[in-house]
Amino acid sequence: MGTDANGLSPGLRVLRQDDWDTWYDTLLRGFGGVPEAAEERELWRALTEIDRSLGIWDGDECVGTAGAFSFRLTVPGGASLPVAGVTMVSVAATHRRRGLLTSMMRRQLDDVRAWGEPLAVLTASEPAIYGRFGYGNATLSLTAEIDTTRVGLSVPDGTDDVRVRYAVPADVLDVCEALYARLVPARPGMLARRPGWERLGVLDPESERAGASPLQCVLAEREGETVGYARFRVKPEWELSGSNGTVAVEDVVALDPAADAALWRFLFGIDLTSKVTVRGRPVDDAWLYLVSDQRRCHPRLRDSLYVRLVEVGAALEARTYQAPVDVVFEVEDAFCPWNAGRWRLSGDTKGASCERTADAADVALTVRELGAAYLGGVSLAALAAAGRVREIRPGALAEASLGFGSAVPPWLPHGF
Ligand SMILES: CC(=O)SCCNC(=O)CCNC(=O)[C@H](O)C(C)(C)COP(=O)(O)OP(=O)(O)OC[C@H]1O[C@@H](n2cnc3c(N)ncnc32)[C@H](O)[C@@H]1OP(=O)(O)O
Repeated sequence: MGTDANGLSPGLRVLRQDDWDTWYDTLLRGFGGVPEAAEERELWRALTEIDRSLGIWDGDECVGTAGAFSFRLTVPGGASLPVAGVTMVSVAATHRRRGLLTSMMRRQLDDVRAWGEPLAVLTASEPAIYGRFGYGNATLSLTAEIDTTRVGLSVPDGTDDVRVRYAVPADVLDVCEALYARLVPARPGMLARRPGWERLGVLDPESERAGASPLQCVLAEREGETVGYARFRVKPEWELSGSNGTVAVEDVVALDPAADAALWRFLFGIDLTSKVTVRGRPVDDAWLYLVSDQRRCHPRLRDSLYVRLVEVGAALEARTYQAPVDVVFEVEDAFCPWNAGRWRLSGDTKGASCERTADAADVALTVRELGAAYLGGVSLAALAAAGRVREIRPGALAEASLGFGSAVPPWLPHGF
């Protein structure tokens, strides 16, 4: 079983409701085959958008899976764009490397285009997979292991006005979700969560705990108003010399610097712990600028959200540019050839137009570099320094690079 002359697999079709269990078992097996708790499985069943999901069938057997959530993504300038959140991709190990993934990507990007969504986005199990389909890594996330016996925090004025109190995570879900929603427009890369998605944050499966406590939650309050929350686990550890526990931070959401500092001060100060671990945080997380010693926080970066411009013109028009840009891009796009060719982008902080042009090109690149630079977190100049973007008109690269930047680094707060 392989693919036809159009690159499509004969067994490829949109999912039907009855397919879900078989399809999902194929997906789980693709990721190692460890079963999920019933509650987790039921949540994913509820979140799956059946008519936007694909399966490949070899006879009765499901051998390929892929989905595309209908998300809204914040882009530079604050607009919220409809995007396809590509997910649940797998091919059975018995059928690997025969073009089945390529076939699903072909069908999916054609569908996303037909749905009128200018971008597809994903997080990759392995970074090497998706560049060939035009996805570029657009955001980085920060991971750190903070030695809280050595690293102190200096907090801003007003921190003492914030009260931190424990709450049961599931009981305060609505309050927390409303706080999260207030942050979404302020940072490129953030996803507006559809109803149901908030439950993922408190699912708390045993498999995620790695010997730590169930999920704990605190609210930050000021004058009776909730201004932030943190979710975390504590892993106690006892050694001959004493306690050496870890606070594993899952989420910190705060509306202002004092609320944020109050939450981090709480997390750094939990008794019987000597380490705070954070993962998937924004690269400009405020605690980085409050700590006495960044080095002992062992910060590390990781690729996070991959962006694919499905419609170059519509995508580039949908964001704004932090400095005036008037540049002709020569775009290469082998997988979605409707994007290939020259596009004139003219824009500034108020808006942009992006149209096909016969004018000479100023900057040449592939759609993958455009995807990487799209949210303002990866500079076109840096990609040019790596030989991945080519300046044709002197000065055009600096102009485009400055315009594409974002004052706030993009961040994807959670996987999907
Ligand atoms: C958004 C998400 O859901 S990410 C999750 C992705 N899924 C997984 O990682 C689960 C485990 N892996 C799998 O299920 C499969 O190996 C997949 C889906 C990654 C690949 O499926 P396949 O059907 O084997 O891919 P396909 O045959 O279409 O390969 C296309 C090309 O990608 C390459 N490729 C495929 N998988 C990988 C990989 N993991 N790393 C590097 N290259 C890869 C192939 O070598 C091939 O290259 P070529 O065109 O130069 O020959």
